[in-house]
Amino acid sequence: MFDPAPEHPYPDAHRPDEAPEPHPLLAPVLGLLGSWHGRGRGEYPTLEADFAYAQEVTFSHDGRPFLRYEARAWLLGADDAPLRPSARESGWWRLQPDGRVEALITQPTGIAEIAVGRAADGAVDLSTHEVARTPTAKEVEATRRRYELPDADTLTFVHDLAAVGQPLQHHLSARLHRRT
Ligand code: HEM
Repeated sequence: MFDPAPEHPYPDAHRPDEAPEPHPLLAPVLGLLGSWHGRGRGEYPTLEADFAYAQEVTFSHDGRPFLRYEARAWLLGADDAPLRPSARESGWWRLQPDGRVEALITQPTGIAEIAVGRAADGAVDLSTHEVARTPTAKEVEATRRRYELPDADTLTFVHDLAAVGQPLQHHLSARLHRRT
């Protein structure tokens, strides 16, 4: 009999040694595969104070030459107690020959970013190619992101932002540790 809800036959892999085999174009980003967890700090000149946050980031693939990317953050108060949910985003990082990366990233704040850059030497640099905003979204003009793997179990992240009339400058820095 026809099964109305079959298992998806092509599950995502979260490790390089897990099936399906990674596409060869993923070679420069294999170190990112998996789930990461850690904390960071943020600031912006329009904000009264800087802030502390925690974040989870996951990268996976299905055998094709792109990564699935997902990140969610929450603000931390005194004693690291969770204050409230903060930024979330998800998207696709399309790997091209020579380590070039084209990323599509959307946020529930009404922002859709297309970023381009490259993956090389244990780091990925992405800069805005285009930003699309819903009618009520904040005025985000550009971002610059750097993801770095100082060792196999540590991922650092720096995010610069040009928004609400401010020039491109530091918004976030985080240090994450491998969960899986
Ligand atoms: C870990 C990820 C992030 C965290 C924890 C974070 C946190 C914050 C916080 C706490 C604020 C102050 C307003 C509020 O309390 O909500 C803020 C403002 C803002 N963030 Fe972020 N953010 C993150 C990622 C991003 C990203 C990816 C973008 C854009 C692409 C962005 C753009 C902005 C903008 C435009 C503002 C408003 C500034 C203003 O109106 O003065 N943030 N962020």
